[in-house]
Formats: sequence, C-alpha cells, structure tokens
Amino acid sequence: MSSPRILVVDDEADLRELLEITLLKMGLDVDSAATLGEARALLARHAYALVLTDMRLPDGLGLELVREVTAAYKCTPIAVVTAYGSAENAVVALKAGAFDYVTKPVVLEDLRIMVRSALRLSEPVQEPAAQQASQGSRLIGESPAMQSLRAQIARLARSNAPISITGESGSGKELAAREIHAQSTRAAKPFVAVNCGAIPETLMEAEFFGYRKGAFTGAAEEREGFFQAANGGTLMLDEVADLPLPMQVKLLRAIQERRVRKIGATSEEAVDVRIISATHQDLARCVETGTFRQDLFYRLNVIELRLPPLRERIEDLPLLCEAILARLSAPGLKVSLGPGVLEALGEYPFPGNVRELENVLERALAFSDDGVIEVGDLSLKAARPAGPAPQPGQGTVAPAPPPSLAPDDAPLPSNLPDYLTQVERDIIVRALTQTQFNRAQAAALLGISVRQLRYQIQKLGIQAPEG
Ligand SMILES: Nc1ncnc2c1ncn2[C@@H]1O[C@H](COP(=O)(O)OP(=O)(O)OP(=O)(O)O)[C@@H](O)[C@H]1O
Repeated sequence: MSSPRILVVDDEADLRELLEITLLKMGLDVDSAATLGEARALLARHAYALVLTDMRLPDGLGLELVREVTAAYKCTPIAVVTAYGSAENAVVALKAGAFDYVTKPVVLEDLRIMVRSALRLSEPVQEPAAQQASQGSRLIGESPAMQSLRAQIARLARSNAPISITGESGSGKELAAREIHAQSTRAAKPFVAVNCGAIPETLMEAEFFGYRKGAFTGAAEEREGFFQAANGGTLMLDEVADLPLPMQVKLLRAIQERRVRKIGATSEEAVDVRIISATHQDLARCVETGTFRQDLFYRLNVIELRLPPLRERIEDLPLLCEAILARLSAPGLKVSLGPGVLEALGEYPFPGNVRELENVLERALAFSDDGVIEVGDLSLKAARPAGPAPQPGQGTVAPAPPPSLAPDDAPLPSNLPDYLTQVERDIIVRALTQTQFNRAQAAALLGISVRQLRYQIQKLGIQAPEG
C-alpha cells in the first residue's frame, strides 16, 4: 500500500527542506512547490492527504490556496505555516477553511501532531464515529434550522479550528459540541466538558493545568488538569464568559502555545486539544464592557455556531416530544399526547428551550393517567413575550420592593444567622422550583449571577431533583 502523499508549498528552501525531511521520516511521500502556480499544477495531477502551505508566496497568498483547496478538493485538508505571533493570519486561514496551522519557527513535535491529526481524516471511519453515524444524530429535529445545523456540524468536525457555540440556555450547546467531537477524528479520545462558572477561582489553575505532588499544601499526589485529560480530544469550555480575567490570560497562553505547565512543574508539556467554547451571554458585549479579553475572544471565536432557540423551530416539537417521552417512560409503556397538547406547547415560548420541554414533559408524565398526557397536565407557566430568559443585570423586570420578612409582632429569631440562612435557602428553592431548576433563569429572577447562585446552592446544600 502506498504512503499518504503530502504537498508542501513554501518558497524558503531551508524551511521546505526541513518540512520535507520531517514528513519523509514519518514515512510519508512528499511533493514540494515553491509557488502557488506549481502547487496548483501538482494538485491537478495528484490526490493529497494534506497540503501544508506558507502564507506568503512569490505569486500570491497561501490564503488563496486555502480557499481553492477547500472549495475544489473537499477531501484534502490544508494547513498553513504562519509567522510566530501573527494570530491574525492563523485565524483568517482557519475562518477560510484551513484545517489547522503551525507557527514559525516550526516546532517539529507540533508539526507531527498536526500532520497525524490531518491524516486521520483520510483513514476509515473509527469505531465511535461509525457507531454515531449509524445511530444518527443525537440532535433531534428536521426543521430547516436543524438541518443546516447538522450540515455545519459535519463540516466543522473535519477541522481543528476553535468553535464558539452561542445559544440560549437549554438550546443544546453541549449536545452540539459532543456531536462535533463524535463526528471528528478525535472521537476515540476524550471529550471533556468544563463548566467555567462552577469552579472556585482559587482552584482554577490547578483544575485546568494540573499540579505536581507537593506544589502546594494539600497536593498529596500529582494530578492532571482538564487540558491533559482532554489530550488528543476536545475540551469544551462551557459558560466561558464566567472565567475571571486572570484565568483568561493563562488560558489564552495555553491555547496559543498549545502547551501547559502544571503548578509546581519546571517544564511545559505539549497538548493537542480542540477547544469548543459555549456561552448564553453575548461575548462581544462582554468584551465591550471589559469583562472578557479581546484577544481571547478573537482566539475562541474563530468559527461561530449558533443554536436556534426552540421557539424558532417549533415545527420540531412533535419529534422532540416523541423522543423525550420514549426516554422518560417506563419500558413497554407507550405514552401519547392528548388532543390540543402539541398546540398548547406550540404556543408556549420556551425560554428554557429543550431542557424546559424535557422538564415540562417529565412533570406532565407524573400527573398523567393511563399514559396519556392532557393539556391540564402541562402546567405551563403564564406565557410571557417570546425571547430569552432575562439574564442577571439586564433589568427587564422592575425590582420588587424588599419584602417584610416577618410581621412586627412576630417573635424575634433566637439565632439571626441561622434564621437568615433558612430564609435564603427558602427563597432560592422557590426560585429554582419556579424555573424547573434552570439556574440561569433562577439567577435572573433573583438578580444575582449564575456563579453566585451556584455558590449559594453548594453552600446551602440544595439538591436538584434526580434526572
Ligand atoms: N436538538 C435536540 N435534540 C434532542 N435533545 C436536545 C436537543 N437540544 C437540546 N437537547 C436536550 O436538552 C437538554 C439541554 O441541552 P444542553 O445541555 O446541550 O443545552 P445547553 O445549551 O448546553 O444548556 P446550558 O446553556 O444550560 O448549559 C439536554 O438534555 C439535551 O439532550
């Protein structure tokens, strides 16, 4: 069997030679071109498993080649070699469809990692991806919005470019990220999802990058961080807008250098991780208000994937209900929807999206008789104008006057801190119950951030219902 063939396009003879030798040593066949013209001629004659091009060539820009190869040779990944520190070039190339990039001076280890990753694209489909394909997409829905989302996911799964997923709470951001991973050549490696808003600030560095034994009091054993755990796979940074600024600097560095240093370690280690970030906040707005770094935003937001809210694809309701009920109902029990139920659901704006639909159906199922859900079982909240759930600080709801906690003649509490803790607990439980345990909405109702709410939930030991 012949070896995979790689095309190297670079006018600098020294660098071209270094690339050629490295690739030959990896057991690959190599063709070289010094200009765009030569590259085009070779591409017309041979099928390549990877094209590796410099950005500046005597007769034009590597970017032109990226666009041409992406359009005309869809099965051929193309990667670019960019000058160190020129994040802009790398991002522009990724946006144009480049599979990945390496920076000059080329670190051979990074080059090999990138090449191996590209070569996996032309290998027969691996086990988990094959299973995934035969099971079909886990993202249910046949609306035009969902069909277009699935097509985008299939395309994005063939690249290493960072993706930023936006969408309201419960709209399926994590599910979409899992799908991209499952369809990618990384499917056999871990998918690690991290909720950036749930990690105490003081532990963040240790959680992300790991630590050596004895690095600080309590570091009894060496530990891997999220980056090492996701090596070869995908790291999903959920609620990325919640990252504190000092951690944003460290994260940017890790993403740029593709290297991390454990706390207490003297050297860095290379990590090959695809980053997918997600948030229900407007990150561009966070940059404007100074809570999110522009350079990190630029790095994470290379390709944007927007998840439509459920109310924009309400035609998917029947399929979603069917799949959710099949999952929720006892084996052998067929649950159906009574007359008018789909219509009633269709009129509801679903601020909590598919997660809220799951909760509504779960509760309705508990109230229903004989496996038939009736309109009366739905207990939908009073409809409010369509739109996302209000987020903390948006001020869409006029603040209520502070309630009088106890009438003037009520006995005074014998232990004020305990009493206040109980009041706080009751209020948080009420907000969570009202929002079917949707933390973003509960936080919005109470005018606090999701991070504060999570902290209080943890501190007060409030348990979410199972499931
Ligand atoms: N298109 C879909 N098909 C089937 N299930 C879906 C779909 N979209 C979302 N879900 C389900 O809805 C629930 C919420 O999805 P997910 O956690 O991916 O949302 P999210 O946008 O990441 O939420 P959050 O912003 O709160 O983190 C999950 O149980 C998921 O399986």
